[in-house]
Amino acid sequence: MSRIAYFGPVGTFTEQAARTFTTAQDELVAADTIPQALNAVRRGAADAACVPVENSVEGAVPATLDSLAVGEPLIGVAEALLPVHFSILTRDDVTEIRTVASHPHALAQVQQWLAENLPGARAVAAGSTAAAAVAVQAGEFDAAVTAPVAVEHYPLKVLATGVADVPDARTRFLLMRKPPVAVPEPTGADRTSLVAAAVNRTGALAELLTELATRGINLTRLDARPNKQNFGEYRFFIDFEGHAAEPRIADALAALRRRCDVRFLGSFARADGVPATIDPVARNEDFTEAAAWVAAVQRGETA
Ligand SMILES: O=C(O)C(=O)C[C@]1(C(=O)O)C=C[C@@H](O)C=C1
Repeated sequence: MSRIAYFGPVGTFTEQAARTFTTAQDELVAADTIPQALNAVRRGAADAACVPVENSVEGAVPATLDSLAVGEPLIGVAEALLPVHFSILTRDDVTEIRTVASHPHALAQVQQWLAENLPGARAVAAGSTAAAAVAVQAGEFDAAVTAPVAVEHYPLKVLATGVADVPDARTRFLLMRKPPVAVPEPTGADRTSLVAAAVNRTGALAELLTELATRGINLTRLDARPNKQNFGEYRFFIDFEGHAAEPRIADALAALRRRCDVRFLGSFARADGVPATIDPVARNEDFTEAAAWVAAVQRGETA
């Protein structure tokens, strides 16, 4: 049995994502914030944490990036991808909706719908979509923008369902564990994630990206977050196709590591199953053959 911490309370999208990683024996533990879910793993109160990392409309989830970049390192071992459309929940006694609460990422994904359907309502940030439902129940706000599942947990009235400015929106979630972890086996459709603290000088980011480009490695995400110490200095969150167990990816990781501080955030199967793009001149067998040739040269066996 494992204890899986998740960004809660019960009824968030993250809880739905966490369920995709668990079996009936596992225990799900709600945390109020993303750092709290990750810290539960760091201090050994949970075996893993499920957190949102990236939304197809609003981009990266800053709290997740910032909490993974510092503190005791955690490694991603699995990802989940959920379709995101919302329900609008209210109380029976509410006659006029003046305030609508939700997680900022959720509010950003329904701003057009709110402007058209509840033009008089003020949007208010809440800790999460389910925390907004709790606050509506407590009488703090008139309505909440929630995951469809929230109505099963909170005794609220459904005002609207299927709310989404962008149909087909999706959020990606990670399951993070504390090292040492069993790195999942490569599948051919994997993603590797890391944080690079590029040094502050001309061309430093371009050099990091060139290390990936020359090995034919396709990026899937690039985000910058301030390092919070020196104004203007950033950490780069880089996701790319491939797995650390592959020679071409291992070679790229070593090259990045030579250039700056790198924190590995995991190699795991992509939830969408999209196979990695392979450059015809940078296949794994090309790296293996080249390394074998260098070894033979070093032994004086070949020229
Ligand atoms: O508040 C929730 O329900 C969450 O799981 C967080 C979160 C996010 O951080 O993006 C997850 C999915 C949706 O995009 C909206 C909110």
